[in-house]
Amino acid sequence: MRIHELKRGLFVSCQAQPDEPLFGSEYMARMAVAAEMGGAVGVRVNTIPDIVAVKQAVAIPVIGIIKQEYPDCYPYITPTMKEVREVAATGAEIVAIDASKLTKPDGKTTEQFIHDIKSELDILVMADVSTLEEGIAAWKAGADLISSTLCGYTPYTRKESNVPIELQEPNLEIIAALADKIAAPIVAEGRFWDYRNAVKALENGAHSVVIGAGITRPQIITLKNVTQINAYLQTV
Ligand SMILES: CC(=O)N[C@H](C=O)[C@@H](O)[C@H](O)[C@H](O)COP(=O)(O)O
Repeated sequence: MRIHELKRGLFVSCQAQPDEPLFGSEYMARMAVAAEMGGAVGVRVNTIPDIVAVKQAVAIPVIGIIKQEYPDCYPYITPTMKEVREVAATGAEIVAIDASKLTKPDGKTTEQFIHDIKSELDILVMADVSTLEEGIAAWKAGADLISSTLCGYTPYTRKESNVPIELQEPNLEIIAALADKIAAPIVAEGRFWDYRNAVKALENGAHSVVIGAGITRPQIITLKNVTQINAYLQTV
C-alpha cells in the first residue's frame, strides 16, 4: 500500500493484554469486524496471532505492532527489526514502532531503526512519538506517518495525577504542533475517547484518529461511567 491510498478517518485499536477480559485473537477479530462495519478506515492490532486473525476477518488496512518488553529498556512497541519483520510477514499494511528518543533494545537510534526498516521492507512506517522533536526526527528519517501514541507515556512526558492515565484527557496541543512542522500525515492517538476529541484533533491538523479504549476496552468504558455516576451519588 502507498501512503496516498490511506483514507482519512477513524482507526480502531483492537488490543487486549493477557490480564484483560477480552484477551484472545477471536475476540479481537470480532472487534475488528465491528470496527469495519461501523465505518472505520483501519485498525491497530498487537501480537502476531491477533494480526493474523484480524487480517483474515477484515479488508481495511491493519497497523500491526508487537508490544515486546526488554530488560532495563523503555521502548516496547515494536522496538527492534525482529518484531518489525514478524509484523511485515503477516501482510499488515503499516507497522507502528517506538520512535521516542530513547535508545532501542539493540542500541539503535530511531533514525537508524527507520532507515533499516525502509531499506529492507516494503511496509509503511508509523512513528509513535511523545514529543514534537521526536516527530520531526522520525519524519526526517523517513517515517510515513507520525502518531502521538506515546505522548504522556514516556518517562519525560508522564504527568503525576490521581486520575488513571487511561481516563485523562488527550494532548491536543501536540497534534497542532506536529501538523504545523511536519509534511507527513499526523495521526492523533492516545486517550481520544470518542468523536468529540477526535474532531478537535482533526481541526488541529490531524490526518486521522486512533481510538482504542473508548471503543474496545469495556472494563475501562465501564470504569469511566462508574466514576462519573459514583461522583454524583456521593453528592446526594
Ligand atoms: C501507550 C501505549 O502503549 N499505547 C498502546 C499502543 O498501541 C495501546 O495500549 C493504546 O490502547 C492505543 O495507543 C490506543 O490508545 P487509547 O486506548 O488511549 O485510545
